[in-house]
Amino acid sequence: MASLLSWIFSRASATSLAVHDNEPSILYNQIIREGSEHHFAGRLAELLTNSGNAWPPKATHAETWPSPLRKYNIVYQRIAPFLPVRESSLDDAENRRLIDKTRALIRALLEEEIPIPAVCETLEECSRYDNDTMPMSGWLGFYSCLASLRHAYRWGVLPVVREAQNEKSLQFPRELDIPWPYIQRRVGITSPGGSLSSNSYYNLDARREIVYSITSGMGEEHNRTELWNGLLFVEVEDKALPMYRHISQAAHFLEIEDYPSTISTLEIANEELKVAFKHFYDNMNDYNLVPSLWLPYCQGFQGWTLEGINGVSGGQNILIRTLDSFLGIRPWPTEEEEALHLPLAQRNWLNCLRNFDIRAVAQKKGNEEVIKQLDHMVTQLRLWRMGHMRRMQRYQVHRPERNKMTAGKSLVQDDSVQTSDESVMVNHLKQMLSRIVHT
Ligand code: HEM
Repeated sequence: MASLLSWIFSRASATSLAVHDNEPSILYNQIIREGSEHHFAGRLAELLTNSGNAWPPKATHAETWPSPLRKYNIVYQRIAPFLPVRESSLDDAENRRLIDKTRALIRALLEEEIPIPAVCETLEECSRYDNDTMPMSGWLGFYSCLASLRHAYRWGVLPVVREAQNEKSLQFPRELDIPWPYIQRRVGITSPGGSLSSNSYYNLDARREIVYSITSGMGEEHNRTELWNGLLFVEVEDKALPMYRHISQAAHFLEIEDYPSTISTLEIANEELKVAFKHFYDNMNDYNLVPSLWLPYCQGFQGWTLEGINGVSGGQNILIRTLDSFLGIRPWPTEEEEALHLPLAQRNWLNCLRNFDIRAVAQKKGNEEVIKQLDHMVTQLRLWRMGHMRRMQRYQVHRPERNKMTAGKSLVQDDSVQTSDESVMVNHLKQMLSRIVHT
């Protein structure tokens, strides 16, 4: 296994950043066409239609929003250069001044730019069920913009500092509060903060460049690390889509007891999964993601830690949740937990896989070859989790200006507790790994 992992990690390659045009792909059209054939295909097709008619999701930004909403984009682009600093201060009073200054700037720009009555009127109109003033892709981009503004207000300065981490609650400007419930309803999430979807999937334009950057003016290495922090999640979804189609077909074939088709489809899905994982291994490297910069300049901003609510975690990505759901790797998050960060269409897809529980069905039907194919997929997932855990340890650098925090678990600990960021995260990931080892 050690040699397999070292082979995996030695393979660093540059990925071409192609322009992703607006033409739906052949695969997209196939999935939409097949949507009426069975319920698994139906949920997959809905995932795509609710993700900007694409997968990975395709958000569109200011140019597709009604004009009052475009002002939010202007505000973000104006505040972005004020967020990151090269050197963090270790002085709490100095950091408080900095946070308050950024928040005052954001409030002033919002007051200057945002026409509240027009925004309310527009959001009401766009929310009517028969209204197509703003396409779904526009809603996704707007969600990304508002989430970025809310996270910017929440932290005030990057790298994030303990002075902001210590806040337990925070009042947001009304310009940032008013649109939020409209977004929550339209997208189907409940968190007051962002998610992997808003901050990564929906934060790239058609050229796959970051729209709401948090490393403005910091230089090439910071920018590249920020880009890959989102791009890697998106590109593995590019590779995973063919597999989603095949696992949905395999579930259907097993349901109707067509064993030869179940087996051959799972074989293909296993090959496709290899391709997606290889892309992850090839690109999670120190060039794309500089270890000393990831935690201070990318991860911190993704946290939330207000009123006990978690921020963004890699765990909110769809590939791994799809595999956990398809393969019955428990415990699954509660509906309430998952609704915080996962848009409704993503949850519906996962839940239809969970409800079927293919490994339990295969066991009951006793088809050895189906079980073997599914076990092979479990092994691939287990190896990936080990590889990811090993790789991510390089990113757990110590930062004196902040408390220990995993963005996803919002685990901000008291300084008197003698655990490092690293051990907190590694313990958490070991728990995740033990789930899968013991299934
Ligand atoms: C971009 C580079 C990445 C870095 C530096 C990174 C780092 C981390 C860290 C530190 C954690 C633990 C903290 C937490 O839960 O918030 C984590 C969790 C996780 N990450 Fe990543 N990650 C990266 C990319 C990815 C990608 C592309 C995927 C999916 C294909 C992924 C999937 C996960 C999952 C599923 C978890 C939750 C633990 C688990 O289920 O095993 N990560 N990641």
